[in-house]
Amino acid sequence: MGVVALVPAAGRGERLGFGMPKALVPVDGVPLLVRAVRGLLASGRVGHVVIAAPPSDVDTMNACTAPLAQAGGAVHVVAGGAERSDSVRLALEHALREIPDTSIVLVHDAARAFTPPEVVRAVVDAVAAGHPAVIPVLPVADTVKQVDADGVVVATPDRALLRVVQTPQGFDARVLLRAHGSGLRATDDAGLVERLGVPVVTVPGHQDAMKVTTRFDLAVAEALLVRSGGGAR
Ligand SMILES: Nc1ccn([C@@H]2O[C@H](COP(=O)(O)OP(=O)(O)OP(=O)(O)O)[C@@H](O)[C@H]2O)c(=O)n1
Ligand SMILES: C[C@](O)(CO)[C@H](O)COP(=O)(O)O
Repeated sequence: MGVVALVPAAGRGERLGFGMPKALVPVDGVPLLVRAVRGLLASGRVGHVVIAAPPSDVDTMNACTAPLAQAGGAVHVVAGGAERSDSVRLALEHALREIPDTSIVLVHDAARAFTPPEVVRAVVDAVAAGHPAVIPVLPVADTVKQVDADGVVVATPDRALLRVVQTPQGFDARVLLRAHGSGLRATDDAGLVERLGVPVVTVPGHQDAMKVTTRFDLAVAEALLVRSGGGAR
């Protein structure tokens, strides 16, 4: 089965605030994007990777990820779009046009650079087993409140039924194409698939698959590296 990973990396990294795309921010000298792609390839399940880069950084992202290509696979870089979902759609269109036999598609944030390969494998294997949409999740540790527009609490959802959602999210390629053709908006790809009425199943995520969004997250990422003795991707 042809497994292609799409890596949206076209964000500006405003909340990190280094004045450069977050995907190019180094942790111990290695850009987040390179670490994310290494993790995908280390799973042994991913043949091709399609990166959506900021249009002005296509060449830079190509240069730093091309050496990661391995026998039988390749790393492609395309220009991303204004929103994450635009970047995913553009990468998906490239994959379906240029990579023969694309049947399973993963969507994985460049910002989740320390995702363990076993999470990637669990997602791919669940899609290969016949689930059209699969997401890695974690339980919610805090009590969560729903508030109204004024910040007044309106509900306390049962946290046993809530999950925090990570990437890679895995899909039957035809389902993801249909979801992105719907013209709807969502903060993750599964959110689009849900609205087609397609069941989305969950597999266990991992704390190391955290999204680097803020300086605090970057400090956590650095600590993960120290903990692994530099062994983490
Ligand atoms: N137009 C966009 C916006 C985001 N992303 C990617 O989607 C992932 C998740 O987005 P986020 O963490 O919000 O990244 P940024 O948009 O860079 O962050 P910020 O909102 O702080 O600018 C990141 O890998 C980011 O590069 C993308 O490919 N295209
Ligand atoms: C896809 C995602 O990482 C799942 O948690 C998240 O929804 C991305 O959100 P962002 O606002 O683009 O960072």
